[in-house]
Amino acid sequence: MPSVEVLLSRLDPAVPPPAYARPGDAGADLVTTTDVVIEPGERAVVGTGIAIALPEGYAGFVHPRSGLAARVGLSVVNTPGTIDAGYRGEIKVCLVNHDLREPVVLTRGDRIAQLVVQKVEHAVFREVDELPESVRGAGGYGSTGGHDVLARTEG
Ligand SMILES: O=c1ccn([C@H]2C[C@H](O)[C@@H](COP(=O)(O)OP(=O)(O)OP(=O)(O)O)O2)c(=O)[nH]1
Ligand SMILES: [Mg+2]
Repeated sequence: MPSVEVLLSRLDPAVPPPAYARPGDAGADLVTTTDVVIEPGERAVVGTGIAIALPEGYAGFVHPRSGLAARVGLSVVNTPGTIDAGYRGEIKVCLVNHDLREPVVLTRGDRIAQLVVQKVEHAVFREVDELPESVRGAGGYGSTGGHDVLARTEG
């Protein structure tokens, strides 16, 4: 796996730095610094106790953890959250409990999300009178079919 140095400041020294659980993992796990109970359908912004300085040309993306999503309905409201290279504040995570019945109970130190660091580029937007043709054209939102589920659901 290629790597890039990212400067890290631990605002909460008792909290571990982000860590990749397995070699080859794309996301480094982030933890909550606070205990929080998220009721069904509610959201909560939690701190992770860290701030970073990404090199120019990189961004961080805060993704949910699939295990918690599948087991208890925990996700990230603005998934993926975008961490700009120039951001020096604490990385925070806007969590949401998608479960309809049970609260999600989180304890300080729980791994609640994962940070994916990626190269990004700025687009140079050049306005034109007409866009070049393509096979897809303007077709979207189901234009390729494969939505048998619709027939079953909508009858
Ligand atoms: O999940 C997230 C998303 C964002 N941020 C921080 C880092 C990011 O660089 C900054 C701004 O994020 P964004 O651009 O998504 O939010 P905005 O509502 O557009 O705020 P701003 O006006 O500050 O750009 O907030 C987080 O800590 N966690
Ligand atoms: Mg913004």
